[in-house]
Amino acid sequence: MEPILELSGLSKVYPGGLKALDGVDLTIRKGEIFALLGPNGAGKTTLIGAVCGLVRPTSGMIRAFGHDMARDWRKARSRIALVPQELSTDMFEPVHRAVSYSRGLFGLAPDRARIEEILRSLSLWEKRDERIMALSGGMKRRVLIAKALAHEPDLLFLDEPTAGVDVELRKGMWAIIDEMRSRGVTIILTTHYIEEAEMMADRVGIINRGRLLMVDEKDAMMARLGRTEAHITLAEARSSLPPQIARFPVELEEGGTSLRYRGGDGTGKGKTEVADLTKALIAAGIDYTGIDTRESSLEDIFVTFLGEEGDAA
Ligand SMILES: Nc1ncnc2c1ncn2[C@@H]1O[C@H](COP(=O)(O)OP(=O)(O)OP(=O)(O)O)[C@@H](O)[C@H]1O
Repeated sequence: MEPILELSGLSKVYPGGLKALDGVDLTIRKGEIFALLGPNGAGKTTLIGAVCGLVRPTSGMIRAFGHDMARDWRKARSRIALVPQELSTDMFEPVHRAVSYSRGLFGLAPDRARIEEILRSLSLWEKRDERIMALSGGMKRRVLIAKALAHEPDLLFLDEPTAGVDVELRKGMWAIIDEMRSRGVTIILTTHYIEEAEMMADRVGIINRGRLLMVDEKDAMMARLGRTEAHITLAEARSSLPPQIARFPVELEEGGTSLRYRGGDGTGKGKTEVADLTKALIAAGIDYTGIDTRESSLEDIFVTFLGEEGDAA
């Protein structure tokens, strides 16, 4: 698929010496939703800032829509939009004026019909004459998206699009992101809510300490790194396990009152093994009173992955 954005060897050292980006290579494909996951201070905002012209890279190259951003910044920048985490200006402006203004900022002719369409799609039409400061937090966030969409971007960055919004609004936001994708907008989002990446993303990148540690299709990542976890409550506490049980990937927990299984590979193999384990428990005369099984989430993968990275450092 056609690349929309290519980063190669992108590095940023802030004055004072902090290396916020360390040789990032990344290619974004047209039409995908790419989720950038990383802990606080990982370099996500710096990466977005570099592409949007807010942060000057120390070294490396950024190509957007085939333009080298260092030389041809304007041509590419007009096709890129950023939805930041918070509104910084416009608080006293009515909604429709702030959104129309954003369009003009990128040199596009006024287009009332397009602005109306954007406001309606974000359920902001009824609020168009209200001052932004009078809106709820969730509505303010929609205004930020409307402002970004007003200049009809092909590449949209969403920096923590649902931070601090309630579950219902978060789902509403996901629907909006999905609708933008169906219009052909390529989306790069950063998020702390891994569930969000799990729900929305086609591909996921994990960044930590300025280094892009892994980039993969979300489904492939889950299949490759996923695990099955089972919690088996034993009828009686035990201090050890017989060999026919210990051969499974299990540990005694909670003072020997429960057994924790961690195994499988994200393809469902673990479930079969848990079934074998329960048979082996019965055969060994070890009674249990409950079993709770779950497939690991992207969050588990993320935490495990960063943990291993921390150990390696
Ligand atoms: N202007 C700056 N000057 C110096 N250091 C900075 C500057 N901006 C960011 N940093 C540092 O660079 C590192 C990466 O920050 P960045 O904001 O890119 O991370 P992030 O992944 O977006 O974090 P968060 O999830 O907390 O927003 C951090 O250690 C941060 O303190």
